[in-house]
Amino acid sequence: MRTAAIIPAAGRGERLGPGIPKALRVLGGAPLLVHAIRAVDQARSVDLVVVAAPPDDVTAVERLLADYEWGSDVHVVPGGQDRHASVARALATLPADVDVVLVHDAARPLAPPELVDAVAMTIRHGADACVPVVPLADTVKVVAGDKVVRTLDRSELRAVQTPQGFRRAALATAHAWAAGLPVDELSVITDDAGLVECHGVSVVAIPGAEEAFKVTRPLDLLVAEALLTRRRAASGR
Ligand SMILES: Nc1ccn([C@@H]2O[C@H](COP(=O)(O)OP(=O)(O)OP(=O)(O)O)[C@@H](O)[C@H]2O)c(=O)n1
Ligand SMILES: C[C@](O)(CO)[C@H](O)COP(=O)(O)O
Repeated sequence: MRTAAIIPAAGRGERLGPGIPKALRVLGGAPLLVHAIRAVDQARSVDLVVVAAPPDDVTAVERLLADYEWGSDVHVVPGGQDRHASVARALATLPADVDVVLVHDAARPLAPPELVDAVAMTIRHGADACVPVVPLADTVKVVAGDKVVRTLDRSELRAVQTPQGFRRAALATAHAWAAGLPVDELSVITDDAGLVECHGVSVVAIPGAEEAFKVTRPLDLLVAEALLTRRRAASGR
């Protein structure tokens, strides 16, 4: 079995604030994208990486990535209008012998390679889809305007991270279906596992990792800097 990792990296990062695309924002001397590729490249299970870059920055990203040494082949393709379109474009370029596909946000730079391998192994052992999950720290309520409608049972809820893993056929079928959905229906499905769930595919949840959090807002970048500094000090690099 060959495993490919798709890195959707074509978002603007509106919630992080104005500036260059989020995947190119620097964390500890290297762009978020480079950290995210390292996470999958250092995993034993990954053979090939495909990055969906902002369409205007494909050549710049190719040049940037050429400055680093990678254990796997790393290719860059132009991303799409939304995350699903970016993943679909990368998926369409995978060689025929790839049968396991991981999708990992460029916005999750500190995901441990061990987590990447755990997701990949779950698929290799027979699951059609797998997501890493972590418990919620906050109470979650349904709110309409300024009114609380109800409080959800937190014990049943989990926050879902990436990498998410899939048998290639399951992911490809779900993306082909998604390409025909109206934008408003598609926009409420916010991850790849959500797409395959709509197709009745069973998704296995495995324990996630706190360091795999998503850099979304400015505070997340500060937390990521602190974690990276601690990680480097611990490894003596
Ligand atoms: N058209 C898009 C939009 C998002 N992404 C990627 O999907 C991942 C998760 O998305 P998110 O964290 O929401 O990134 P942005 O869409 O860039 O953030 P924002 O919603 O704040 O603009 C990111 O790695 C992002 O680059 C993508 O590849 N193509
Ligand atoms: C895929 C994801 O990271 C899983 O938690 C998340 O759904 C991405 O959401 P975003 O709004 O595109 O950041």
